[in-house]
Amino acid sequence: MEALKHPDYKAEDKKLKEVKKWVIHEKATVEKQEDSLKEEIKKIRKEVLHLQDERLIAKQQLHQFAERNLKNLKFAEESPYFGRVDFQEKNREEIEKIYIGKFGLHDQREDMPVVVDWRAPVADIYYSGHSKEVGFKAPAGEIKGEMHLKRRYEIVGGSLSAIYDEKTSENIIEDSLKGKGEFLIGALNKTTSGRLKEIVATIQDQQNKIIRSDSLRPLVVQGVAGSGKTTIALHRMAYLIYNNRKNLHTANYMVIAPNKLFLDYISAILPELGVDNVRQTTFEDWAMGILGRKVKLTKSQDKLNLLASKENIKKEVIATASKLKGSLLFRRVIDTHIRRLEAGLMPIEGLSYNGIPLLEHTTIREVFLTSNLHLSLEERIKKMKTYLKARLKKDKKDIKDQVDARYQKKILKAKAYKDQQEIIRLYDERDRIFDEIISSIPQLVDNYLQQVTKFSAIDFYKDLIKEKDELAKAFRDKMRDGLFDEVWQHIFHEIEGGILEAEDLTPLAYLHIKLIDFKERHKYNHIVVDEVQDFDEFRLSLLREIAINDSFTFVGDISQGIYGYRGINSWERTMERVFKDKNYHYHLLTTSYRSTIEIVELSNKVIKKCKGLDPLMAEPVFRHGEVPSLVKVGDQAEMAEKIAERIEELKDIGYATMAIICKNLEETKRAYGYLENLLEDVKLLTDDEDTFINGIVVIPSYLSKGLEFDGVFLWNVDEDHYTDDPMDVKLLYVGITRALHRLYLYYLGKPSRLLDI
Ligand SMILES: Nc1ncnc2c1ncn2[C@@H]1O[C@H](COP(=O)(O)OP(=O)(O)OP(=O)(O)O)[C@@H](O)[C@H]1O
Repeated sequence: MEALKHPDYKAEDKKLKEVKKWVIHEKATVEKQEDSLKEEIKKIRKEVLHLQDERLIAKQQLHQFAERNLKNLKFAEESPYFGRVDFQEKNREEIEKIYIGKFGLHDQREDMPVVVDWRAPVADIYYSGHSKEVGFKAPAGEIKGEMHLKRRYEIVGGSLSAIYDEKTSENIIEDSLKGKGEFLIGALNKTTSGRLKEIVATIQDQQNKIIRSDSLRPLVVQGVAGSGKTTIALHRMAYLIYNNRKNLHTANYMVIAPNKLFLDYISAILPELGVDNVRQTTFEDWAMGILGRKVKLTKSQDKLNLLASKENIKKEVIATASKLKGSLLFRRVIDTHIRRLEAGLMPIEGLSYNGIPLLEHTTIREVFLTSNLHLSLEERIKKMKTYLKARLKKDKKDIKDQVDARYQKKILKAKAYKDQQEIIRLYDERDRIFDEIISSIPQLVDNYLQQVTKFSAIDFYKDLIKEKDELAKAFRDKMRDGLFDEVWQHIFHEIEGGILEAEDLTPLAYLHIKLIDFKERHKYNHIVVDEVQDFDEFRLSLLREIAINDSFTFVGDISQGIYGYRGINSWERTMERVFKDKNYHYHLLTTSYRSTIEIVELSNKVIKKCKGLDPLMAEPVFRHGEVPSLVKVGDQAEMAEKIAERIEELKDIGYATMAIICKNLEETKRAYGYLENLLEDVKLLTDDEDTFINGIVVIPSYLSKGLEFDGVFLWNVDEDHYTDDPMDVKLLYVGITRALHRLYLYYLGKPSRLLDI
């Protein structure tokens, strides 16, 4: 309701003014602190010799903290909070009025919270409290009590513009359709700014549960398009970091997203939520980071375009080769090979000095095969070096015995001949040899281990692929007759020809970790993976190697799994196989917050036609719009003209972001060719793009995944482009579900049967 009309307006306005006054005062204090810290840092810099100076680092950290604090206070000046709950703890008299905002504000002098951070334990009741009886988990245990009021605010430019209460009767507080709906629909009706945004004020109950789930086991979210998966995953990251903030300097966090364009599209959320220093990357870039070099890959999109084309007769071979490389069985084959390499790695001779045995081969081998198994082979060899040097030094007595034994016969013989001179010479020689051995232990060990063959991940991988029989043993009977030979030929020729594809990166990164180098610093406290339905099982199992406590948030939608040749078809099966014996959280999100009822209904009808998929139907939030229009045109030039006209109309009513979505890259380029002459500000978005561009874009369907636009124009949805092939159905589904408010579909000849509804 409009704020002025609310019965508590005066009190709320007074409260807001008080909080703002506090914020302004606090801001001035922090500004001063920040200035003086800057000066101090300057001064220390002149005095110290290196940048690692402890005093300098401490001041820099304080300065960073002040800067962040200042940023939050600036935000709070405009909008310090968005909600309030009145909470009475069990067996207590007083009712606390708790104001909840994007950033917690704390009065240090009074030691009192001014505004509670949305991630704080008590804020849980704001999101999930539906009845009067509420509770939340605090570090000291569960706290129970009664909620007397739940209120939401719209504060624009520092003034109250609307207040929504969720109190419907004296005893029951529920999300009455109106209270919650109005506030949420208000948020959803806005046109998009072109980037994904934070939603702390309108997080819904189930989304809240996901965000606050414990992080000690993997969490999977299967959600329909537009259900907030990406948004929630990033809020969960912010939540976990906030609750682990004491360890911020040692903790590592990572977000893995499908491509650079998408990363750019989501890049603002975490900093908006006050979280910096989270690594946001693609799987490919992360894997190349592990390998320590850039690897030239063929693009997955090329393969997708190839598989989407009708002509290619090698489709089955290409798809099966990818499946093979992404399977856990392939990982097992690799493991067997690593074990074989490991078993024969230590030299077959023991350690000796001019024929004097110092340590037996069997002992060395046993130690090597049983210690430091969590490290890579190369690191284990380094450890072996240290171990052998220490052990030989410790075994001085045994070495002495060996040397003595070697000289004993000779000395006895000299004694029998009473050859005094020879006896002395032998004793001298014996002692000298012993001293020589002891002083040359480091060199001896170095030389000994120098015999160990050097290996590289890529050479190992190439050798492995050559082992046709080995691979056949594992895979032949899993394929139709004759297919394995074709698949192997294909893989072998690609590798020999130096062609690597995305699916090769997993085995290569895995091999690098197992063979060469795996430092603890590569480990992460939490990893978010978006669009995880396109990951294969080997890739997921590889990520397990780098996640502490299997702390993952996996979000995806099987209905959008367009890389069907490698992706996930059943969460249950994949989780059971990759995370054997490990419990995991599973959540299903079916509400689409993105699109109008009419658009969601169309998308449901389309995805229902996907053979072999049992998709969940999306439920729209109560928000009507125009019915999507299906428009017939005479040729592509006319299609472009009609789209351009419509775009101008939509611009006039305030829609800012629009996309012309085409089925594949080739078509996207063609459509752009027509449109660039008709629209001044249209941009082409292809796989090579790193930066998401706002405004009007022409983009292939696979690349539009995860993005959203006020208006969407689907280019050429005729019966040839979108057949009943599952990949076509999914691509059409992806295209339709990108639209927030308006959707237009154009075709030549006959429309796709998928739209026959
Ligand atoms: N609780 C919410 N309040 C307001 N907006 C929301 C809420 N949840 C989701 N949204 C909005 O819905 C839209 C879709 O969110 P998001 O992109 O995270 O969904 P998704 O499930 O990842 O979609 P896709 O499967 O298409 O990638 C975004 O505009 C987001 O801001």
